Amino acid sequence: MEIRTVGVVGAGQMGNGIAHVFALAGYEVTLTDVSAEALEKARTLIERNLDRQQSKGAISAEDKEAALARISTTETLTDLGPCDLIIEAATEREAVKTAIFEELVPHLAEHTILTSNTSSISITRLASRTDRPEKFMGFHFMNPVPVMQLVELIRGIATDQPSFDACLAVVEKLGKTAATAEDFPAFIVNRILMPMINEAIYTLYEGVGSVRAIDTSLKLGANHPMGPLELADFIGLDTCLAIMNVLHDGLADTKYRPCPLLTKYVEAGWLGRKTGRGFYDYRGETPVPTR
Ligand SMILES: CC(=O)CC(=O)SCCNC(=O)CCNC(=O)[C@H](O)C(C)(C)COP(=O)(O)OP(=O)(O)OC[C@H]1O[C@@H](n2cnc3c(N)ncnc32)[C@H](O)[C@@H]1OP(=O)(O)O
Ligand SMILES: NC(=O)C1=CN([C@@H]2O[C@H](COP(=O)(O)OP(=O)(O)OC[C@H]3O[C@@H](n4cnc5c(N)ncnc54)[C@H](OP(=O)(O)O)[C@@H]3O)[C@@H](O)[C@H]2O)C=CC1
Repeated sequence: MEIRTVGVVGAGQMGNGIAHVFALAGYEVTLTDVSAEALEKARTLIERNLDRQQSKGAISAEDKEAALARISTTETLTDLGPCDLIIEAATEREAVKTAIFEELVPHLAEHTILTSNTSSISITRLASRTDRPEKFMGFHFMNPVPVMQLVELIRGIATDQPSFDACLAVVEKLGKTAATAEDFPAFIVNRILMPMINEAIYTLYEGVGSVRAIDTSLKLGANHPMGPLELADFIGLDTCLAIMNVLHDGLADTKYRPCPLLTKYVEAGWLGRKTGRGFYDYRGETPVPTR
């Protein structure tokens, strides 16, 4: 089945990037969020990121206008029902995601493939809360979506081959590369990346190095484009903590214990770039380390 219309749930940093790349690839996109403000902010960000691509010569002015015209927004989740493909990209909390699926299910077209951009949560368990576990899978983009080449595709225990093949064809049409992961906590990328970030936070917590020293070490000593603390702020510390908790609970190994300092930052509401403060303070001209 060819996918033409795509619904995106959640207009945060991932949702806006997902809407952006689908619209640029020619899909009709409907973006939804619980807040009208988030939808407005997403549209502004998409326009700014398209401008950035246009100024670099990666796309033309017509491409940009056509992409923007393909994106519609709605605060009514059930408007997404008839879409060929739905990608849920709301907050990394299982209860939030299952509530979305339970509200959506009675309104879905029979052929709709339902997917989640979750970073870590069991696809099989999310699928079991819908009427279509065979047409449900993980469709995991990386941040920033317009820049990162990879999409992880995750089959739940019941996902059928036609749904998987349809999603794989979509990844190819987006010009991205798929990696297939089995449905275990945090899949491939975050199984490896997030313990490294958590270890960087332990390194800070134990006083081995400052924020600046840790990030400089990995940038200049291991050629990472961002230091691990800068990257944690970029991803969102709430999302990092949620992923560590899924690894810790799902694999029952103390090596995945979230660093207490990560928990403290999240408790303070210092979630990184999106709230203006995390391991760096972003409220001034340039980011300032907080430790
Ligand atoms: C948590 C999960 O579940 C999974 C994850 O996503 S884990 C996170 C994965 N992501 C990463 O690891 C990102 C690591 N960081 C990087 O790769 C880089 O720092 C970065 C690409 C984000 C920025 O790169 P940079 O060189 O510092 O900045 P900048 O020069 O502004 O951007 C690089 C390019 O990306 C483009 N770009 C950056 N953000 C963009 C956006 N949101 N939209 C469109 N284009 C964008 C820039 O225009 C620029 O394009 P050119 O190469 O054509 O010049
Ligand atoms: N950040 C990252 O680097 C990556 C994140 N992901 C995954 O993508 C998903 C989204 O993450 P991210 O974009 O960073 O998170 P954000 O916090 O930036 O955005 C989440 C958005 O979802 C909205 N939302 C919450 N509940 C609902 C609901 N019931 N219906 C519709 N929208 C809702 C939030 O609104 P409000 O703010 O009002 O609550 C917010 O606008 C998560 O599953 C995350 O794990 C995947 C890859 C990378």
